[in-house]
Amino acid sequence: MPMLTDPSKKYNKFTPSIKLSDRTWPDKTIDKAPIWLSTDLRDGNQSLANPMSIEAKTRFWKMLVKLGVKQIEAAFPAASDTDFNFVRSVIETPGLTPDDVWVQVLTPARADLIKRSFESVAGAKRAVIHMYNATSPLFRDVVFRNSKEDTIKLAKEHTELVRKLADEYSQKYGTIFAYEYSPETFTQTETQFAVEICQVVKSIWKPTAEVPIIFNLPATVEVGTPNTYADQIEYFCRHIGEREKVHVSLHPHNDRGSGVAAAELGQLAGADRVEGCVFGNGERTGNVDLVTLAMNLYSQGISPNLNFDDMLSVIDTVSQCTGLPVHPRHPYAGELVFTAFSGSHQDAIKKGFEAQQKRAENGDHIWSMPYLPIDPADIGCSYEAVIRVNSQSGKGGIAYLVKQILGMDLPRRMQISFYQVIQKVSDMTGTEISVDDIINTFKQQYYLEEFSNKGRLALRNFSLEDTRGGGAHTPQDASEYTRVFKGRIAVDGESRQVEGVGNGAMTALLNGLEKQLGAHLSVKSYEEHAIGKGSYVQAASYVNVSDGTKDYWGVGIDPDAAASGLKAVLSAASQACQDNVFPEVKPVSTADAIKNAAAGVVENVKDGVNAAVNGTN
Ligand SMILES: CC(=O)SCCNC(=O)CCNC(=O)[C@H](O)C(C)(C)COP(=O)(O)OP(=O)(O)OC[C@H]1O[C@@H](n2cnc3c(N)ncnc32)[C@H](O)[C@@H]1OP(=O)(O)O
Ligand SMILES: CC(C)C(=O)C(=O)O
Ligand SMILES: [Mg+2]
Repeated sequence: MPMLTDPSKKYNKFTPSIKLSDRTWPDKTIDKAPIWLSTDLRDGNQSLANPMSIEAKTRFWKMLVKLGVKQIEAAFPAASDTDFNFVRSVIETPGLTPDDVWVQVLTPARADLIKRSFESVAGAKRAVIHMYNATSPLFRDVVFRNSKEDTIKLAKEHTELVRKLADEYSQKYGTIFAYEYSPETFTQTETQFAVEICQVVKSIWKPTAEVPIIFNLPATVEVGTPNTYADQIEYFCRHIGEREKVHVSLHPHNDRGSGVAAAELGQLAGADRVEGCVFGNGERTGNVDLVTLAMNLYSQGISPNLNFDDMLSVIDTVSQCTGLPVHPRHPYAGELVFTAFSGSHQDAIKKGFEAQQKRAENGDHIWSMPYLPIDPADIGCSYEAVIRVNSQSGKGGIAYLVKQILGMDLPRRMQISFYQVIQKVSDMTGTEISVDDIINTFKQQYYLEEFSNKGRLALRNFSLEDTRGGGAHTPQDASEYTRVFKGRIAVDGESRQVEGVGNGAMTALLNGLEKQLGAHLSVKSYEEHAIGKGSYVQAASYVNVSDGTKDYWGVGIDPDAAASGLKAVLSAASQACQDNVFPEVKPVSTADAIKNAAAGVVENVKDGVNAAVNGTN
C-alpha cells in the first residue's frame, strides 16, 4: 500500500494567468510605510470560535488607535447586532475615534446588507464602505454559478447603490466616504479580468486624487509563491487607469506561510496599502501579521508609522481579546525571540553589546548586534531575557549576566573558571538555570556574602606600611618596593594577627598567610575596575593565585582599592582551603558546604553547588 497519495494526481500547480517578463519589482526597495488597515475586528474576529464581545472589541479598538492605525475595519455590520452596535459605539462614543481615523465596514454585494452597512456608519466623520464579490473561475462556476458578465454586473450595480447611498449620507451627515472594492479571490482570478471589473467599478464611483478609490487585491487563499502575487500586483498597477486616484491594497492570507513575504513583494510591485491583523490572527492560518511587517520596516531604519514600543501590553490586549496566545517564537513579539541559550550566540551578543556601547560613547548609535536584529529595548523589553543559561550555554553568556546584575566584568580566564562551576550545576539539574541561581552561585563560589566567611578566611582590619627607600633614593627594582601588611584575619571565625612583607599589598598578605597557615600561594594575575560612580564608587578586584599545582580565582569588592585586592586574595585562599592547601585550615565537609550554601543559594541548585564546591577550578 502506498504511504502517500501521489500529489500530482490530486493537486494542480498554481500558475498565474499573466506572464510578466519585464517585471520591475525585483529591483525595487521598500522605502516607506504603506497605509495600514487593521482588519482584526472583522477578518480576525470572523475567524474566532467565540467572536469578540463589544467590550473586547472596544478594548482592541482603543489599542489600535493608540498604535497609530488610521484605517480600521470595525466590523461586518450586517452580520449581527453585536457588530452593528459596535460600529455605532465607535462613532457615537466621544473620544473613541479621532477625526483622522477612518471607520471601515465590510459588506457583500447585496442591497439589503449594503443598506444596513450604511446605517451602521451614519454620522461618522470618515467612513470606508468596503464591498466584495468573488471573481475567480472557481467561485463564478461553483458559488455564484454566473458568467464573467454577470460578475461584472453584480459589482457594477451594487457599486451604483454604494455611490447613491454615499451621496445621501454625506449630504445628511457630512461624512467623508471612501470606497473600497475587493475582487475577492483576486490571486485565483484572471488578472486581466480583475483589472476589467475594477475599471468598471471605478467608472461608477468616480474617485478623486484627494480620496482615492481603494482596490483591495486579496490572496483570499494563499495559493502561490510570493513572486506570483508580486507579478499580479505589478500588472494591476500598470493597467488600472487613473493610477493617481487609486490606492492599491494588499490583503494577504498566510495559507502557505508566506503572507509577510507576499505583502513585502506586493509593496515592491507598487501597492500603497496593506490589510492585516496584529500577530496575524485571521481565517485559517491567518491574515498577514501587521507587527512583523511594521517591525521589519523599523529594523531597516524606516518608520512604520505604528508604535510598538510597549509590545507586552499589545500582546496582553490581543491575547485576552481573541483568546489566542502569541507563539513564543513569534517574530519580534514572542517571549523567546531575543533570548540566546547557546554559548556561541551568547558570546557574540556579549561582545556585541560591549562594542555597541563603545560606539555609542563616540556618538554612533547605529544598531549592529550579532543575532539581535533590533534592540529589545525599542519594544519595551528588558535585556534580562536576552541571555538565559542552560547546558548549551557558554562562558560569555554567564559573564554577561554577572556584569549586568553585579556590574562585575570578569577577566577572560576567570570566566572560563566560573563557567565550569555553572556547567556542573546545569549538567546536574538538566534544566535552565535562573539568573538568581547564577548570581547566588557566583557569590557563594567567591565568598562575596557573609555566610561564606564563617569558617574560611576573612579580612577584619589591616594596615599597610610602605617601607621603600624614600628621600633621594630611586628604587632600582621591584624588590625594593616593600610593603608590610599587618592585620586581623578571621580564620574559620577565629581572629588571628597576620603580618607579612612583599613588594605589594597582596604579596605581603600572602606572605603573612604563609607564616600563619603554613602554605605559599603566589599571585599569577590581577585585574581591577571601578563599579558605580561618584561617592558610591567601589573597586572590584579579581585575582588568580596558585599553590604551584592548582589555580584559584578570588573576587573582592570594597570602596578602597587596596582592601578590594586583599579581599580578592582571601576569597581565592578560602577556596584553596577546600583542597587542604593550608595544613592549618581543614576543608569543610560536603554537609557543611551545603549548610553554608543554604543561606544564599536556592534549593534547586544545592546539589550542583555542592559538586561545584568540591571540584572546582
Ligand atoms: C473572504 C472573506 O472573508 S469574505 C467575508 C466573510 N465574512 C462573513 O461571512 C461574516 C459575516 N457573514 C454573515 O454573517 C452572513 O454570511 C451574512 C449575514 C452576510 C449573510 O448570511 P445569509 O443571508 O444567511 O447567507 P449566506 O452567508 O449563506 O450567504 C450565501 C449567499 O450569499 C452569496 N454571496 C456570497 N458572497 C457574496 C458577495 N460577496 N456578494 C454577493 N453575494 C454573495 C452566495 O452566493 C449565497 O447566495 P445564494 O444564497 O443565492 O446561494
Ligand atoms: C473580504 C475579502 C477582502 C477578504 O477578506 C479576503 O478575500 O480574504
Ligand atoms: Mg480575508
